[in-house]
Amino acid sequence: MMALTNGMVDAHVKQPLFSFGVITDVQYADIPDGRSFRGIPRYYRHSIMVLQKAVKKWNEHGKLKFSVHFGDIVDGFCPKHESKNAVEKVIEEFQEFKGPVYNMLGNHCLYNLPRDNLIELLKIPTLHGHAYYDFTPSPHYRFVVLDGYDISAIGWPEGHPHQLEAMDLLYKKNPNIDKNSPMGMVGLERRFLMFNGGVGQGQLEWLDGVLQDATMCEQRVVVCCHLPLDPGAACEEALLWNYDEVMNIIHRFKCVKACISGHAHEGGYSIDSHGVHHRVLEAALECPPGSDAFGYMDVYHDRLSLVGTDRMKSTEMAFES
Ligand SMILES: Nc1ccn([C@@H]2O[C@H](COP(=O)(O)OP(=O)(O)OC[C@H](O)CO)[C@@H](O)[C@H]2O)c(=O)n1
Repeated sequence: MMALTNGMVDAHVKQPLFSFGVITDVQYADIPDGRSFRGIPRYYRHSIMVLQKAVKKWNEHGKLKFSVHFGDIVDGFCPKHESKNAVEKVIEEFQEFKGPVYNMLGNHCLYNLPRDNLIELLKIPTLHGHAYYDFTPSPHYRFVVLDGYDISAIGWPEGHPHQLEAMDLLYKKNPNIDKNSPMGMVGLERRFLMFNGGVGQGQLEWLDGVLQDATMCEQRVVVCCHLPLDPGAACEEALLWNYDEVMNIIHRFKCVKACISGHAHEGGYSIDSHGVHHRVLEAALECPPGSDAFGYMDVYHDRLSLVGTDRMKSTEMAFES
C-alpha cells in the first residue's frame, strides 16, 4: 500500500506522476575506438548507436514526458573542424525523440565549441545567457539544471572573469604544471582539476532563490548537473569544485530529493547525511558494441525509480519525508 502526502492510504496508486528518459556522456566522435587517460576503453562511434537505441525505447515507452542528457555530447578528440557537425549529428538523433530534450554543459562540449554556440545549438533555455535553468514538468516537481562549468578554465573567452577566477583557484589548489593531473594531491583536494569546474556566486544565489520558490510552491526538486555533488557517489577527481557550497544551500531546504549527474563514467549512488539521493549515471561512451547504458525515471510523490537498461543499473530512490 502507498501512503499519500495528505495522509490517505491508497492501494491502487501505482502510476507514476510522470516519467522521463535519461542518458549521459554520449561523447560522440567519428574516430576509432580509444581509451581514457586511465586506460578505460572508449567507443566514440558506438556511443551514438546507444543513443539511437535509447530514443527508440523511449518512443516505444510512449509516456515519457521529456528526456535529459547529462552533458558531454561530443568528445574532445573530435577534430575541431568537425565539432559543429558532430554536435548537430547527435542533436538530430535526439530530435527523433517525441518530446523535449534538456541538455547541460560538460567539459567535452567545451573542448569543442565556445559556450555561446553550445547554448544556442543545444537550445539551453537560458536566462541572460546563463547555462543554468529550471523547469517544472508537473505542478509537484521542479527540475534545476546547474552549470558546473560556470567557473571554468575551459569554454570562456580568454580573460573572462569566470576563467580568471577558475585559473586562480587551480593555481592555489593544484601544485602540478599539468592542471588536469591530480598527482600528489590527497583526498577531496583531488577534485581541483582543469577538466572540472565550479558554480559561481550569481548561480549560487539563483539556486537559493529557486529552492525558496519551490519550497513555497510545495514542489519536490531534482537537481541535475554534469559534475557529481557527493563524494559518496563518485571518485574525488570527478567532483564539482564547490560541491560543498552547493550542498550547503541544498541542505538548508527539504525540497531537494535527488541530484543526478554524469561525468564519472562508471556510475555511482549514495544517500547523503540529509537523505538526498545522488545518482551518477553510467556513460554511453564506455558501452562496448552490443551493450547499452540508458534508462528512464518513474517519478512518484515519494520516490524516483530509475529503470536502467544493461550497464545502467536500476535504482529505487525512496524519499525520507
Ligand atoms: N590524470 C589526468 C586525467 C585526464 N587528463 C586529461 O583531461 C582531459 C579530460 O579527461 P577525460 O578522462 O577525457 O574526461 P571525462 O570528462 O571524459 O571523464 C571524467 C573522469 O572520468 C572523471 O573522473 C583529457 O584531455 C585527458 O587526457 C589528464 O591530462 N590527466
